[in-house]
Formats: sequence, C-alpha cells, structure tokens
Amino acid sequence: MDNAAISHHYNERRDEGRKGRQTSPILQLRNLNNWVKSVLINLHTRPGARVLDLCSGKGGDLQKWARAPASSYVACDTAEVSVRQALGRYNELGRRPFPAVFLVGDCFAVDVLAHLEDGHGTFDVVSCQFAVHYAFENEERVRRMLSNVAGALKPGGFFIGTTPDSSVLVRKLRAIPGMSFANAVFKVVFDDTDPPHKNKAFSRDKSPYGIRYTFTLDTSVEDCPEYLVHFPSFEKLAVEYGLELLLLQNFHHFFKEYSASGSPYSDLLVRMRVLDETGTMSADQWDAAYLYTVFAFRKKGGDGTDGGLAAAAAEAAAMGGYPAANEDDIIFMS
Ligand SMILES: C[S@@+](CC[C@H](N)C(=O)[O-])C[C@H]1O[C@@H](n2cnc3c(N)ncnc32)[C@H](O)[C@@H]1O
Repeated sequence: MDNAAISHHYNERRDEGRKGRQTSPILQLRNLNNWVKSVLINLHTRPGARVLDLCSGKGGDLQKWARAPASSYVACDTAEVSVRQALGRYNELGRRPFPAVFLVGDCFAVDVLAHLEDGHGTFDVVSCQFAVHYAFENEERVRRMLSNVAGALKPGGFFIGTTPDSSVLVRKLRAIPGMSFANAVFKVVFDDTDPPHKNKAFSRDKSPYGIRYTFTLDTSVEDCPEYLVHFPSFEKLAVEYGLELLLLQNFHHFFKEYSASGSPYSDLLVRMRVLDETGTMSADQWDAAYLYTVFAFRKKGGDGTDGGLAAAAAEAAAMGGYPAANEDDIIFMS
C-alpha cells in the first residue's frame, strides 16, 4: 500500500483516539513494529496458551501476551539486564495474569528446555521477535534454535517471529555500487570482507550462513552486527524438526492485508498510533518497514482440539493474579 492509499484509507478515522498527540518518526516505526507483533500474536494465540518468548528483550511484548491472554509465560534473553527489566515489567503488569519464568542465556547455543520443568512439548506458541537473524551466524546455531523451538512446542503449536527481510536487503545491495544503503531512518552496511563480493551473497556455491551486516535504526541506536536469514535454508532445516512454514510476508504486504477497512486490526492501528495526524507514515519510515518480514511455522501433528486451553485460561483467570516474581528466581542457563 503506498502512502496515498494509506492516507485515503485512514483519513476518515485520523482523529479517532489521537487528538492533539504528536508522533515522532522513529516512534511511529516502533509503533508499527508493535502493531505487527500484536496482530501476529493474535492470529496464532488462543486464550490459555503457554508461551515461550525467545530473545524476549526487556519484556516489550508482555502486555500483548497479557491481552491474548496467555496462561503462562517464559522469557529468555542473553542480556541479563534486559531480563531483569522484563521481570520488573511483569511485576508491574496490572494483575500479573499468568505465572512467569525468567531465563538468562544464549537461546541459540544452550538447551533451553533442560532448564525448565515440564518444558518438552508443553508450549502452544514460541515467539522470537526481531532476533532469529542473530542465529544465522552458522548452521549449528540455527539448528539449536530449531531444536529448542520444536522441542518446546505441542503438536499443532506455532513458532512466530519478525526479522529483517533478507531478499529485500540483498536486492537493495545488488542495486547499488557500494556495500551500504541508507535513508533518514536506517543504515545497512554489509561486511566487505565476508562475503568477499556482494554478488556471492546467497549464491549457490557459498554458505547461506554468516553473511554479516550492521543495521542502524535511528542515529541514537548503536550499530549491531546481524546475519542474513536465508529463508529457503531456514524452511528446509525447519522441516527436519517437524516445523512447516505457514506464513512469510513482508511488513508492507502484512500491513496491507491486516489494516484493510473491516479488518479487526485496523482500529488497533489507530490506537497504537502507527500513523501520524495526516493518516500516513513518512516515506523514509515506510521504506524502513519494507526491510522486515513476519513468519510463522506450525509444528506437525495435533488433533485440532482445544488441548485443554480453555481450561487453562479459566484457571488463570480464576487465580485473580499471580505473586510478584523475585529477582532471585532468575535462572542462568549454561
Ligand atoms: C531487537 S531485540 C528484540 C527484543 C524483543 N523480542 C522485542 O521484540 O522487543 C533483540 C533481543 O535479542 C536478544 N538476543 C540476541 N541474541 C540472543 C541469543 N543468542 N540468545 C538470547 N537472546 C538473544 C538481545 O539481547 C535483545 O534483547
């Protein structure tokens, strides 16, 4: 959807729920990311779901899981400081609608389930938002991620996420003379020694792993080394772990599909302040959104029944809130 189309679509409701509020450019992009995650979560989560959040960061999705509502939640991130913040956010959640476990460690190197009681085959959703690309340093890390995901999921459960869209990144790279492209919102710089030449990225005779670049979003955020996610390889490996790809959709197309008039998520778009007062995003932010994709895999099997989710949801609701988490309860994985 181009900006004119967005503008046309949202002009009618641009005043709803946003009167007098200013939305900064980078905040707007963050809001779009949050809207995409909310929709993705909603599409794949039934009330009562047990959730494993890999690379959970500071717990930015806790509210989304509370709204689902999940019946239990496990956070896992390599950055201890982020896990502590997530725990703090959990304690501040309205009524702590689910029990939560907090793990610190490398989700792409350790056996996460070994650190959980009853972790195997008990999760309805595994989420990994804006992070699977860190696994693509090598095949071993991707396999460890998939083994954690597949081991955690019940048959029929979902593995969902958001990540840079490598086909867009590679297309943009090949269209320019240098190794870097940017606009006012983002800058992407490919490593000029590995791969030795950009035309080799994703070519048949080269490994699809370890293709490194730095992605800077907004000048205030530090450069962060990332790796291209070669989706054909991702999908092929995932099959070995019993995971079938259901959805792979660039943010632009995802936005177009779920923001359409009549979609249950179009009002959410307004409430989450994704668009500015004129009902649009700037061209630079819209271009930045094109660099990302959503994905969803489903673990094979499952009998299509509820699997006790309604009962789990009712039990969590009946609890009327769970006790605050204690920092001493954080589990350090090795
Ligand atoms: C861009 S943030 C996304 C955080 C969160 N998922 C969200 O959407 O708000 C990426 C997160 O991945 C975490 N991370 C990166 N590599 C990781 C790894 N190997 N194991 C666990 N966490 C990792 C970082 O510490 C960071 O918190």
